[in-house]
Amino acid sequence: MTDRPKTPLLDTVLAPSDLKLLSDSQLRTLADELRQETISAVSTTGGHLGAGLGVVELTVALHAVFDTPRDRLIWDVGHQCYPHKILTGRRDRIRTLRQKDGLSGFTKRSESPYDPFGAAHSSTSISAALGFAVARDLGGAPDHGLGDAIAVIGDGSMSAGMAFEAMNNAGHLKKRMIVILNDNEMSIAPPVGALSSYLSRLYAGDPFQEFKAAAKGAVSLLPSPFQEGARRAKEMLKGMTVGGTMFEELGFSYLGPIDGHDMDQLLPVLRTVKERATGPILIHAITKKGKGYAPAETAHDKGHGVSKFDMVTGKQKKTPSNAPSYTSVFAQQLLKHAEQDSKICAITAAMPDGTGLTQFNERYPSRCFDVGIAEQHGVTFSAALAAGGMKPFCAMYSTFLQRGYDQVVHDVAIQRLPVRFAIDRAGLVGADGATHAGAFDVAYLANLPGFVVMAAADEAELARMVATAVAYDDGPIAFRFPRGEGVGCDIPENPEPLEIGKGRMIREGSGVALLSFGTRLAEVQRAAEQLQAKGVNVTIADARFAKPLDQTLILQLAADHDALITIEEGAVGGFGSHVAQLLADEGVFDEGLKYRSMVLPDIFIDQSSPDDMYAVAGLSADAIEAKVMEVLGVVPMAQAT
Ligand SMILES: Cc1ncc(C[n+]2csc(CCOP(=O)(O)OP(=O)(O)O)c2C)c(N)n1
Ligand SMILES: CC(=O)[C@@H](O)[C@H](O)COP(=O)(O)O
Ligand SMILES: [Mg+2]
Repeated sequence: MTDRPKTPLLDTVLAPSDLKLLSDSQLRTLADELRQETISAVSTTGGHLGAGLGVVELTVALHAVFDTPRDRLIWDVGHQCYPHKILTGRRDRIRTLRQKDGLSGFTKRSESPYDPFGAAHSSTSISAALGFAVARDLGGAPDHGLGDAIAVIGDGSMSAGMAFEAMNNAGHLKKRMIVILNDNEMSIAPPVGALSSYLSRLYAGDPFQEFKAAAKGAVSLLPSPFQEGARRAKEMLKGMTVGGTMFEELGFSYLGPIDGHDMDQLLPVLRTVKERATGPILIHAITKKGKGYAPAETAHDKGHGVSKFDMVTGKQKKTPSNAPSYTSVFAQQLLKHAEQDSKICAITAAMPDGTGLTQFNERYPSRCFDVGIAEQHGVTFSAALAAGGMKPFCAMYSTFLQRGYDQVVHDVAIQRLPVRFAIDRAGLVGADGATHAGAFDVAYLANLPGFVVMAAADEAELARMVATAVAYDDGPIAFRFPRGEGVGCDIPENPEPLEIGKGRMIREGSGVALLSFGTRLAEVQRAAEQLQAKGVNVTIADARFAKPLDQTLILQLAADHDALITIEEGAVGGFGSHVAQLLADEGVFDEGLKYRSMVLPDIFIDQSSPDDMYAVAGLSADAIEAKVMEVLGVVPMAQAT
């Protein structure tokens, strides 16, 4: 049990309106306490630590100056919102973060009126703020009030196309709205790209003391070389226009850069903006990810995502494992192939660690591309790499690939280009909850003509699927695998490519055939053992391919059994739907086959452990066993009595 920090001032804050009663110096103290409370809470839950620590002062200042929830405060991604949750009436539940029935790790409309717009995927906040600003000016729903719209967006998230689409529109509409660019020179990994270099140039030198003096009205106290700069900063605060930055070219007033940890700058700047802003304004705040907690500040990822940890040492409590993660199996296999094949290249959209490509980047920097938070661009870029004769492995989380869907259709599938999609975090992911569930990729890929879609049942199968993707050059191919560890099976030294569209039999039984697609296979096998103990001997097959289907295998299973049940870690419209279509087309249903398709239910499942989420989804071994019994017409004991 971690000792809770002493937080006398924070204890008096029940709602952001209480901040209005505090002096500026008390607000500074409050920020210190809020930081300690955030560290303490995350030490017991794990989660996104560094981003929240970097916006503690900003959070206090925004709630102190603006009138939330009437003023709409929109956190981009939402992974930095824990201090905001603590200040907005959720402190009593903050140690339930990211757990079953607990607080979400992101902003969520259903959780609080202080979360006007939910998030978890990046770069949506400026569009949302603009929407609120326009709704306000058009009269909107009565509960929209007449408040301000404020987006807080990180430098990493600012690199995405969506942010620029929104700024382009906002600069044109000229509505009063506030964007705070929280620039900590970090994404999850160090940010890459020209925008990042541009932002750094905006604060080359040491502008902070000039701004600070201007904010305090103490320009004359500065050494003379700095007085001119400070006068400019003062003008900025007064008139809110200076020329020259890209943001101004897009129609925003630009204020900054300011030190985002210095209340003496934050408070006067925000107060001035609140009083005087007319059109769109961007405040450039420089912050430190992980600020105020040494283990986070010094970590390579600045404490972006952590497990539970010891508050004193910062040492994280990781559960030991005997099996490698699917991500590491993918990464190792790809590296091995890349040694032999110089055409192989790898693409990540700001997730080099998460997708396992860090080592690939170290070994083959000229063939590895971190495109920033730019999934759309990443997909089209991969398409052209393929058209140009390379073998691109576009490694993305299932949930983030959603953002590049038109590019998958228009640039990859229609042109039948051999992009290899390595789809990580397939299925339910646990603590990140519904926003990060990899639920839809099978449905949205397998309906595209010419796509090959595979799901690995274990890590050896994943290794074979990487080999298959390397060898396959006839069009787009995707393989999906989940977050977390494999089953601990042996991985062959030289995994053989699979025959396209060929599944495999796992166990021969009779009566009912279970046809699994992906890593539910382990649960299917568990269910089969439970059934065996009850005298029911089912058949199991691993489909491997949702497209092209192994028609021979499926029709044989249908012919040899009274019932066929498909199981997958995806939403309706995926593997099971394709099997149903085949069976219908072949007239198999007319012959009386009992068919069931076990898919994710038609709900968004909130965060919990993956096992628990799959139980909620009705995809556990017990649920599979129950489905078999239902198909066989065996009434469970409890119901029979
Ligand atoms: C569309 C999308 N792609 C990728 C991610 C994964 N992701 C979450 S936070 C993050 C980094 C964001 O960097 P920044 O906006 O600078 O915030 P910071 O963490 O530095 O505070 C990334 C890449 C995401 N949430 N959404
Ligand atoms: C906020 C966000 O989108 C990422 O930080 C995500 O939480 C990472 O997930 P993994 O832990 O599965 O890499
Ligand atoms: Mg950042």
